[in-house]
Amino acid sequence: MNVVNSVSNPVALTNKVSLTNKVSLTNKVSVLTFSGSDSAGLAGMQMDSKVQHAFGVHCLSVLTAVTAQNNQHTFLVQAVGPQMFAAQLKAVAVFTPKAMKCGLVANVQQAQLIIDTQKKLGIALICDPVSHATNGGALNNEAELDGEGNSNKSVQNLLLAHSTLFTPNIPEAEKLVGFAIKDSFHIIKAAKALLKMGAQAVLIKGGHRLNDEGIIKDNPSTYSQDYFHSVQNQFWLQSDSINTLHTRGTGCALASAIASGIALGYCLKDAVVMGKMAITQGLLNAQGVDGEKGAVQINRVPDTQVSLPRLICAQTQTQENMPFPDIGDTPLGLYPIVERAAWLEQLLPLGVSTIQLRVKDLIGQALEDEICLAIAIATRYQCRLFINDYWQLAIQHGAYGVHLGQEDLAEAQIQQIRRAGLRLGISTHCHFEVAKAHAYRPSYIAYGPVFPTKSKDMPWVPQGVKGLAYWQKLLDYPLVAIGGIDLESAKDIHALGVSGIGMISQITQAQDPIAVTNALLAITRS
Ligand SMILES: Cc1ncc(COP(=O)(O)OP(=O)(O)O)c(N)n1
Ligand SMILES: Cc1nc(C(=O)O)sc1CCOP(=O)(O)O
Repeated sequence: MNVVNSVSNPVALTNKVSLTNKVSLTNKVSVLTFSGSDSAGLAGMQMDSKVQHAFGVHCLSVLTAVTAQNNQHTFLVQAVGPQMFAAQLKAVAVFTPKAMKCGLVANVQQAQLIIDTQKKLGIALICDPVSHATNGGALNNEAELDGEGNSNKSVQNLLLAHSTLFTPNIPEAEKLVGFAIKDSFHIIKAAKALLKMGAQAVLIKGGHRLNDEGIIKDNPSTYSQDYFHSVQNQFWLQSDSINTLHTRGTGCALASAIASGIALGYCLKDAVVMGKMAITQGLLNAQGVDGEKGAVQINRVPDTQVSLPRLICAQTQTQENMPFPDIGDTPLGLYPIVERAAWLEQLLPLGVSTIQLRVKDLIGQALEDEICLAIAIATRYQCRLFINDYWQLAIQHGAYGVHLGQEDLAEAQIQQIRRAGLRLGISTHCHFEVAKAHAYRPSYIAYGPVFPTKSKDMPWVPQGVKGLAYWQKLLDYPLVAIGGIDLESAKDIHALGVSGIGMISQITQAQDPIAVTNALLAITRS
C-alpha cells in the first residue's frame, strides 16, 4: 500500500489527513503565492486568493506584476520592480507557509528569488507556467530581459527545474519540450522530458480534450484528461468536458487548489485529485460578469460526485465502462466481516442482510469448500454475500459479490467479474483511491479507517466521523464505513446515512456476538 508520497524532496508528504479535520477554526495555514494582478479580477492573484480562501487556506500575496487586461486585450504589463519585490518577500517572512504557488513570474530575477525562498523554507512549489492570458496577450515582457525574445522560456526553465509540481497546458509544454503534442503518447513523452528538465512531478492539462483514441480534439462531445507523472506515480484524470464560456482563471485556480491541498497536509497525488475536482465543480458553477465571459467559480471545497475524476493508471482496466450491478433498494446495513462460513449460520438467522467472507489462512480445496459453504448458507437466507479477494471462486460458485482492495484491483480481471454479473465493492482511504475506484463504477465504495483498528495493520490515519461525513455527502455510491467501529460509534455513523457499517472485531471478538449483533441491527434499522 503506497501511503507515503516521496515526490517532493525535501518535502515528504503523506496522505494521512482528512480535509474536514484539517481546517482549524482558530488558525489557518498559508500558501506563499507569487502572481500578477488581473484588472478584470478573473485570474492571477485575485483568483489565487479566492480559491485558497475556499479551501480554508490563507493566501500570502507577493505580486510579480500589475496587468491591465480584460477578455479582449492585454493593454499593459508592468513587472513589480526589484525593490518592491524584495520588500514584499521581507514582509511575508514572518509567516510560516506550508506550500508555495507561482503563476506569472515577470523575469529571471524574480524566478531566482522564488527558488531561493523555496530552498530556504523547504516546502513544495507548485508552478503554473503563465506566459499568455486567455485573450492571447503576452504577459511577460519578453524583450525586457535579454532582447532575444526568450526570457519567458528562461524563467520557465528555471522554475521547472525547481518545481515540486509543474502544471503546463499543452502549448506551454510544447514550447518547453520543443516538439508537437498531438496525442496521449506525446503527452507522456513530454511529461518524461519535463521531469528530465528537473521537475519532480508534472501535470499536463488536457483542456484541449482527448477522444477515445487519445488524439487531441476540440470536439465538445469528448472528455478532458489531465496527465500526472512523477517517478512513483503516473495517471490520467478524466472528466466529461463541460461546455461553458466562463473558463478564465482555470490554470491559476488549479495550481492554487493543489497548493492549498498540500498546505492542509495532503500528499501530492491527493492534492492533484482535489485540484481537478475543484476545477470541474468550478466550471459547472461558472458565471459571466456584466455580460462578459467569466471565470471558473470555486467557492467551497469540492463536494459533489460529478466533480470526481475517473483516475486511470497503467493497471486500470476500463475497456467496458458499464457500471457494476447495484445492491438493490435496501441499504447494506450492518455488514459483518467474518473469516469462516460457520459465522453465517450464527448471524444470518438474526436478520443480517449483508456479510463478507474474508478468509486469510486457507488455500486450495479447503478455501473453495469454505466459499461454497458460505454461498450455500447466504443463498438459504437470501443474504448478500461478498467474497473478499477470491474473485475467481466467487464467480465460479455464484456469489452475490466480490470485495477488492486497491492492490487487488491490479491483479483481478475486473471485466470477468462484471460480465459474470457479480457486484463489486472497493476499499478506499484517500482522494486518489476514491477517484481510482470511481473509474470502475463499483456497486459500493468502502472508506476507512474511521477509527483506529486492531484487526488490520493500518498505516492510514483514522478519518473520524467528520472525514466520513465528507465522503457520505459527496458520493452517490452506497458508502460502507469501516475501521474500529463499535456499538457506541455505530449510532453516529448510521446517523450520517451511510449504506453499510463494516465490522470485524466488535462482532467476532465479542463475548456475546449474538447480543451485540442484535444491538447493532437495532441501530442500523432505526
Ligand atoms: C467492507 C470492507 N471494507 C474494506 C475492506 C478491506 O479490504 P482490503 O483492502 O482488500 O483488505 P483486506 O480485507 O484484504 O485485508 C474489507 N475487507 N471490507
Ligand atoms: C479489514 C479492514 N479494512 C479497513 C480499511 O480501512 O480498509 S479497516 C479494517 C479492519 C476492520 O476491523 P474492525 O471492525 O475490527 O476495526
